[in-house]
Amino acid sequence: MGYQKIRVPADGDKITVNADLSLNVPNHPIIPFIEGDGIGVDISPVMIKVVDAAVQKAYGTKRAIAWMEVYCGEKSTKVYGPDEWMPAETLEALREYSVSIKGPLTTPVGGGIRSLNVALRQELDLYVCIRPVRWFKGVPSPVRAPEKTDMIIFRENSEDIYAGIEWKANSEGAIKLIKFLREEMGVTKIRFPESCGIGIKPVSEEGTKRLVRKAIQYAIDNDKPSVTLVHKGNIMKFTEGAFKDWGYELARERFGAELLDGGPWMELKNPKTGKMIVIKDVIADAFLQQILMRPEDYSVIATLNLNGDYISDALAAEVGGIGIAPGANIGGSVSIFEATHGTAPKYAGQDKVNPGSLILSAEMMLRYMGWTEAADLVLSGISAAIEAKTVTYDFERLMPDATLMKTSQFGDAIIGHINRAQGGL
Ligand SMILES: NC(=O)C1=CN([C@@H]2O[C@H](COP(=O)(O)OP(=O)(O)OC[C@H]3O[C@@H](n4cnc5c(N)ncnc54)[C@H](OP(=O)(O)O)[C@@H]3O)[C@@H](O)[C@H]2O)C=CC1
Ligand SMILES: O=C(O)CCC(=O)C(=O)O
Ligand SMILES: [Mg+2]
Repeated sequence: MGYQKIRVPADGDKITVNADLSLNVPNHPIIPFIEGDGIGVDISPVMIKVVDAAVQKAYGTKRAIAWMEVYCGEKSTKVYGPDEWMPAETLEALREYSVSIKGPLTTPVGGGIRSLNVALRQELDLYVCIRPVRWFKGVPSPVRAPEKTDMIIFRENSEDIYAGIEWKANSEGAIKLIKFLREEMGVTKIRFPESCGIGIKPVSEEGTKRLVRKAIQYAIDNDKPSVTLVHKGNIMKFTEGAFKDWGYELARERFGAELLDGGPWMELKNPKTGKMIVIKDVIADAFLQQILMRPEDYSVIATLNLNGDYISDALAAEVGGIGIAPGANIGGSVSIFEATHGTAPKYAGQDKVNPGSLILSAEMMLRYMGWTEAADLVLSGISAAIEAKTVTYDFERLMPDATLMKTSQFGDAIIGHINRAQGGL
């Protein structure tokens, strides 16, 4: 289709998606990117430069990404007009080109627009948020043995209190809903009904099962020992508790899991390796202390949207912080890769922050596209830059004898290691 503001690169082709959701990736795929608000301006260009260098090193002139800027957030309001935060053609392009990457987008607290990040996930039904958490050698960490943390979070991305269904205190909607709850549903537990904002927490069987299925399949494909369902089901029985029950049910129905020692934990035989995979659950508050005390007990994590948000930042801190925490939002045929962190506004435009999270999100994207050689180069390049102690402020302030790098210098250091790597064409 013809776009109003988006310039489609003439030298690129579209990634297409087969019925089984596998990708056909041309040698010059068009990849849409959203620069992002705040530090987006610092990290997105560096990410692109590093990815281009890795692709060039891996494949010479045979392959290259044709980057296509699409707009969302503050930049969109400059390009399209004051109220255009998420233009229809941006959504259309993200759908049409299937695989994309984005910088962070600002969400004001309290009032103002609702989260564009959440809206993108909901509009495109990107129902799994995958956030791997592992330690890179040399990264400073607040825990004694950061190498023991090796988890991958599967966060439900479309439901929960995070769907943003809520009414402000004293609004017509809040008054009406509270009246309905008290008078027609017999609710007596709203402590201050006259001054109460109110939110709704939808959690469904379908939403839970499609998420848990992805988590268990990941454990099978990647030879992982366990999948843990993290919930607060003792308190929120029909939402978080149901998430746990539906998770176990899915494990039994879809993967043939059986009760372990009488349950509730289950186990299933990995059809690819013959090893047993334990399906277990833990209550969210206990989980947050156990990831500090016994991180080695956990591998694949399947959890609800809000828990997943908290757990992502907490786990990222254990391995060095959200400067190095990548992620992917995946749905049926559309995926958007993005960092775990936000726009860090106090650092915007200073060429200061760590671009590692977005670069590692791009590494996940390259792997998802089947460009494993380029992905491996990104990974080895960033590892080598960290091991050489050439790092941005967030690591430098915790690492003795490190050399402080700007965002762009850190990117160039990674590229230097990529270019010096063995292999490629
Ligand atoms: N997916 C998305 O687009 C997300 C968007 N947001 C949005 O971002 C905005 C700001 O949110 P906020 O709560 O401040 O969280 P942020 O993640 O933006 O920043 C919090 C702190 O994390 C550290 N940090 C973040 N990014 C980096 C980086 N690349 N390198 C090094 N350190 C980093 C900084 O720590 P220090 O101060 O110690 O240096 C920073 O002050 C909000 O509008 C929020 O809604 C938030 C999360 C995700
Ligand atoms: O959308 C936002 O502004 C915050 C989202 C967030 O924190 C996350 O997805 O981890
Ligand atoms: Mg978050």
